[in-house]
Amino acid sequence: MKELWTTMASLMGVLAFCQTLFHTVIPPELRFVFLKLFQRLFTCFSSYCYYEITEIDGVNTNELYNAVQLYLSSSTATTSNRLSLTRGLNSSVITFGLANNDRLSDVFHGVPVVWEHIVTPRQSQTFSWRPLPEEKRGFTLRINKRDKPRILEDYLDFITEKANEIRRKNQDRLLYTNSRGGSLDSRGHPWESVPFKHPSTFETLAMDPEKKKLIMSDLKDFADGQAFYRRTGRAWKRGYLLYGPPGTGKSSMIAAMANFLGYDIYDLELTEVNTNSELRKLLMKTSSKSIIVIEDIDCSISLTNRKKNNGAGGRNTDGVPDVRSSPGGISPVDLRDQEINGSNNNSITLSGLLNFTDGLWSCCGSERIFVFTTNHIEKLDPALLRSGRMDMHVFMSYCSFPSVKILLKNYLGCDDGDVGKGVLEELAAVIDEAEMTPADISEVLIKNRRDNERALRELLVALRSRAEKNRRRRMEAEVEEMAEEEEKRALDSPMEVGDVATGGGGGDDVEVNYKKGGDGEEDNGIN
Ligand SMILES: Nc1ncnc2c1ncn2[C@@H]1O[C@H](COP(=O)(O)OP(=O)(O)OP(=O)(O)O)[C@@H](O)[C@H]1O
Ligand SMILES: [Mg+2]
Repeated sequence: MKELWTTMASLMGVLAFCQTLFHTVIPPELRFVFLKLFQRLFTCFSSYCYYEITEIDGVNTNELYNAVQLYLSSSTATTSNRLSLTRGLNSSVITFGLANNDRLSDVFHGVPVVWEHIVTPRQSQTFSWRPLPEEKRGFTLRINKRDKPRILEDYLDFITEKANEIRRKNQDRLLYTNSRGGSLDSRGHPWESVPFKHPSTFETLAMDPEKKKLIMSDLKDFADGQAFYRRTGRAWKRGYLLYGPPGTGKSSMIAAMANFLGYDIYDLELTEVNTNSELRKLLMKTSSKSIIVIEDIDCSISLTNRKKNNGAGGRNTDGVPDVRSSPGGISPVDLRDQEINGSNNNSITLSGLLNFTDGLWSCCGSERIFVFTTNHIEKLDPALLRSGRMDMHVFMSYCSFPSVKILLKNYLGCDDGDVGKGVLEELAAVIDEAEMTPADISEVLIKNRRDNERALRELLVALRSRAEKNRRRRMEAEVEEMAEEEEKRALDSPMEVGDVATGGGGGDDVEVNYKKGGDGEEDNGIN
């Protein structure tokens, strides 16, 4: 053993001597040539290929270096014992990276590769317009020569894509608005943005679990569907129409969608947009992987169908002259605008909007979701509702029993087992009839969130009283309906007319009603 140590020590001594000799006796130029030669020989006989990805390529930053760094920080790759930690600007997430001069192995399509992060001090710089970092950093990728043609390109594409995904996830999501009207900022951008930090998720969203699952898988399929959309020749976009009473969670659903997919939100305020071309410019400046939202589409603007406009001479469905009707229509304002500007693109129209959701312009930018919300689906133009226009119509309903359980969990931290069986049964019995929105129920629960028992008691009281009110209202409506029916029957039956006519004052009523029916059939619906 002792001999072995002595041999090793003398071997090290020889090596150290050779190294000193190499550095002192041989001039640097010759040393460089020797090293290059040695490297050539080594690569000739080695069964591996080596690729260097340096941080700075000439004077430019090498994007691939950043991508590799991010990729290696992903959880699948962080198996190394030594890692560096970083947090980027505008990011609340800490990422792991390969420490200096450390190695890491990865497998792609069953092929093992090795990454090495090499950091060496940079030689002192002469004058440079752009000072370089003091250290020279780079990754070296080692792949077996026989695997290189099979995976290299795909592997690098994969890394770039993965890095973009990580970058997006790490960065704060943004909420854009066009509230400034058509004016541009200093960079010529029509959108203003703020960090988007809405906490709503599909987990906290109170709605039927089956419906929720369906929406989530639809969104997932959409986000993973690049190949599908390319294969089928469809623009990579999807439209959702969320409708239902106020406070049922339409806006919360949009936030949950954005958080689920990691997309930015563009909140398009249509009342701030004056013309179709302005709308086009705004939509062209949206990025991919985003949700474009138009809230309360029924009241944000008077959008009418092209055909109706053409036929009605610039009048909307109510027959009122439409200030912002289609160029096809001939409203006075349109005509004046056309005269002044010599163009027929001076108003925002339904067709202008639809051109972006499913017309030629829909393919400008990809991976985008359009979401329209409304409280009154019956007020929407049929053109917006026809099949294929909005891919999914989602009805956001009053709180159901499964939904109320989600709210109990959100606000009181109660699972099924924490609430008495009797209370649950009472909730189930009264919830549908009460027709309370998740917003109403949330309010009751928030108010009493310090005392679960009281919160449940108050909730039951509120639900019962609402159910009772609705029951009474329904009965009154039924009685009213029956009275109307009776009246109608009396008007329709000649026998009864005769009877009433001979009976005095009632005959006048009938006559008047008949007259009414004849004169204004469309008005009162009696015929
Ligand atoms: N389905 C839901 N799940 C969880 N919370 C909800 C739900 N619906 C409403 N809420 C609560 O009520 C508040 C208002 O809901 P939200 O703004 O999403 O309703 P909305 O349907 O968009 O209403 P509006 O039609 O008036 O715009 C939310 O902040 C949230 O706390
Ligand atoms: Mg809303």
